[in-house]
Amino acid sequence: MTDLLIFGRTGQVALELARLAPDARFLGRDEADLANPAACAASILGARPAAVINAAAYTAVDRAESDQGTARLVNAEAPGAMAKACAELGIPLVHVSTDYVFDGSGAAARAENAPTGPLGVYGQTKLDGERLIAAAGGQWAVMRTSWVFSAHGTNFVRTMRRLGAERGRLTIVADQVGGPTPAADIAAALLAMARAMIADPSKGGTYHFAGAPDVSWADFAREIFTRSGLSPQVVDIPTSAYPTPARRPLNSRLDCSAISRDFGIPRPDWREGLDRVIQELSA
Ligand SMILES: NC(=O)C1=CN([C@@H]2O[C@H](COP(=O)(O)OP(=O)(O)OC[C@H]3O[C@@H](n4cnc5c(N)ncnc54)[C@H](OP(=O)(O)O)[C@@H]3O)[C@@H](O)[C@H]2O)C=CC1
Ligand SMILES: Cc1cn([C@H]2C[C@H](O)[C@@H](COP(=O)(O)OP(=O)(O)O[C@H]3O[C@@H](C)C(=O)[C@@H](O)[C@H]3O)O2)c(=O)[nH]c1=O
Ligand SMILES: [Mg+2]
Repeated sequence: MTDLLIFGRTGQVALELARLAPDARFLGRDEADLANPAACAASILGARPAAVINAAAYTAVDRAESDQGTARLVNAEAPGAMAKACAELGIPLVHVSTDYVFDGSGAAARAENAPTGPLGVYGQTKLDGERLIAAAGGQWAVMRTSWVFSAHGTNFVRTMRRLGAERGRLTIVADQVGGPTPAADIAAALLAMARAMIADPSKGGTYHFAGAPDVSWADFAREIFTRSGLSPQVVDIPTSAYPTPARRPLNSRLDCSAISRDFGIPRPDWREGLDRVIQELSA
């Protein structure tokens, strides 16, 4: 899609957006540093695009715990400034958020209006970003997704393929459950949302979008190994046996029916996306 301005160039979702929308204008960190929210707003006002997608974020969940200031600028203040600039131009902003805005209690899939309760700095700053976007008064959509993977960047699939080739035995948390989501499916959904919102200014809001079926990290690892021809032993462990600086939600299940109803975007089967990613990594 031409006339589309996208923040992010090197990330998992940004790279897939570039494949699907090669004519869009992508701003990397060198052109738009999200630690400088005013510069992000100025890029939008200068470019006057038909829509903006923000695919950049501070995604280092554990590092955010000791780097709160930068995480807040990048995940909250910059998206807020983008939303104000988009509101000024009367154009839609499509933004990406996370399952980590929730506290992960219970076992039910959460709808968009379920109470939030982030457990760490990353989730809190992403939630603050959602709130600043909504408060800007323009046309916006926030897609909350989870457990993103692709053939590029830092993600669980690439980490497991590396560790699975190095070690005979891996201990993986089995009490965190969620939907792994291929970055390519996220990119396609974001573009469809942007198009629909340009065509219909009444469209927007918060939407959940995650791969199906829901699975534990341990079972996701098993599936990665089977499909990669690797056979390390995978040992289920509780989260308590895998201490990390940031707490993570146990229940990341997202109810994705609204995006299907309002945008006609179905939940993707992550196993198909996983096969494509493994194929790309093996090529
Ligand atoms: N990864 C995941 O598992 C999940 C991600 N999300 C959300 O999805 C979206 C996309 O994530 P994903 O593609 O995985 O992210 P990645 O971690 O793959 O990439 C992050 C991107 O943000 C850019 N970025 C980080 N800091 C800045 C900065 N200060 N200025 C400019 N650009 C910056 C990075 O650029 P550079 O290469 O220069 O660092 C990179 O392009 C984010 O909003 C994220 O919160 C939601 C759920 C799960
Ligand atoms: C490497 C490894 C991880 N784990 C656990 C830790 C963690 O609970 C889980 C996944 O590890 P990760 O480091 O990929 O997790 P994490 O970076 O927290 O992934 C999150 O990133 C942010 C950006 C999001 O928005 C979330 O949706 C989610 O994808 O696996 C093990 O149990 N054993 C291992 O050997
Ligand atoms: Mg990580």
